[in-house]
Amino acid sequence: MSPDASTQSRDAVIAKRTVDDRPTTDEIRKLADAAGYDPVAEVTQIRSEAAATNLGPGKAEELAEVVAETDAGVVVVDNDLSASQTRELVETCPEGTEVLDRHRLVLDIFEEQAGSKRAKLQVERAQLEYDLPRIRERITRELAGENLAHDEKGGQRVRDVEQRIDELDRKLAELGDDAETRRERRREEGFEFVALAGYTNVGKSTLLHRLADELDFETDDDHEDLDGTAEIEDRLFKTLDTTTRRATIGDRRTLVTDTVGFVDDLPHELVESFHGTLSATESADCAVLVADASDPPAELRRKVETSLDLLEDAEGEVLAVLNKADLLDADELAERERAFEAFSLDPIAVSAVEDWNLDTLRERIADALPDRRETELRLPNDDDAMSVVSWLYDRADVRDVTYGDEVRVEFAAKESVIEKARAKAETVDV
Ligand SMILES: Nc1nc2c(ncn2[C@@H]2O[C@H](COP(=O)(O)OP(=O)(O)OP(=O)(O)O)[C@@H](O)[C@H]2O)c(=O)[nH]1
Ligand SMILES: [Mg+2]
Repeated sequence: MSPDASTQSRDAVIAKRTVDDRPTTDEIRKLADAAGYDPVAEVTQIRSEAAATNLGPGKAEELAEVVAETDAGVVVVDNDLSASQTRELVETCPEGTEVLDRHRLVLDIFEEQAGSKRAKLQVERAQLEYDLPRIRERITRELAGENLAHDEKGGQRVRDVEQRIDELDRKLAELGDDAETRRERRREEGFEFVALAGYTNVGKSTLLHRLADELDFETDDDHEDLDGTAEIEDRLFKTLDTTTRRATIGDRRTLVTDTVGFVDDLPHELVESFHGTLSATESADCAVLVADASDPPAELRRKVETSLDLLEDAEGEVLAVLNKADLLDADELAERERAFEAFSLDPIAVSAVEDWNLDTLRERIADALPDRRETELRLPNDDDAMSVVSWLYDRADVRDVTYGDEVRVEFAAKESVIEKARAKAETVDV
């Protein structure tokens, strides 16, 4: 369990094994930091996975020595460890050492950061899914020692965890997917959705502030689903709930959603349980893939690749944005832009902090939004017609209204709004 922010961070030794590339530890260090650990040393290795401890046996011994020398109570391994590998490493290290793999670390960060009831339930579910095979492994091991009394207890523990998972599923189902229902309602009101997606810490929340703050044309009380804040910090996984704000992009009424950042090797069930972010991104009319221009090109490519994999099912157009352009000179920026060629993307360089080139971004988003059509509607001039006109004012760009024997409304709107308006006009006619 990670210490909370009020307690001092605990010293941790980082361990990482890669098969061929030189192991880099920048990201796992940041993840450890976000979980409240202070990386004091690291042990890395290039080799294939060793069955017993994931790291090779010699490396595991070396790790144990470093843990003893640094007196660190925690080992953070940037690989996914099986239950038995975790146990073997715990046994290799000095007594009382806690061993966490990347998966566990991410769960700990999510646990600490989860704010909403839904997020909390989802994190608990993901943790139990993580624990289950580990509990099973322990029981199997105890059974091998023919400790049958333990098996009784162990079996009960597995059943308890399974029951709790079922219970959490029920609770989550009861909560319903509010976000999806709300999105439907907003769509009917003529809003279009823009999702800001991308790797963690690239500046999505900062960008949301920029796009919404300046253009937030009204705040009304019946929009309790629209939130005013999205916290910004130089920390991985700062945002763990989606935040939606109103913005006008061009002359389009849009809702911009800030989402949970992506990270490599995010455990599958975690992605499942955080499907709120993915469903917001998938159903958006335009998904803005934000990248951090200050990342070295290779890292940038890796992060974009991870993000694109997760945006695979996006229904809307995917626009690439290179944020933090203020940190680079022109040559460096051009090099980063070229990194996107492999993905057939043409990124828009911006600086959310310095408000640079955001108008270009708005234009590109407006172009990416689904087409709107200009049309007209004729209605008998009575009170019902007035209600249709006011309905249209809320949902469409009303260009002209002329009143005579009949009311003629010229407007531009999405196809779905036009269809609805026609249906309303027909009931008025009858
Ligand atoms: N120099 C510079 N820094 C930026 C820019 N945009 C964001 N940042 C900084 O980058 C850090 C992360 O910004 P956030 O907006 O919290 O990033 P995020 O993508 O929402 O991060 P998560 O919610 O953790 O996934 C903060 O320290 C920001 O101040 C930019 O255009 N230029
Ligand atoms: Mg954020």
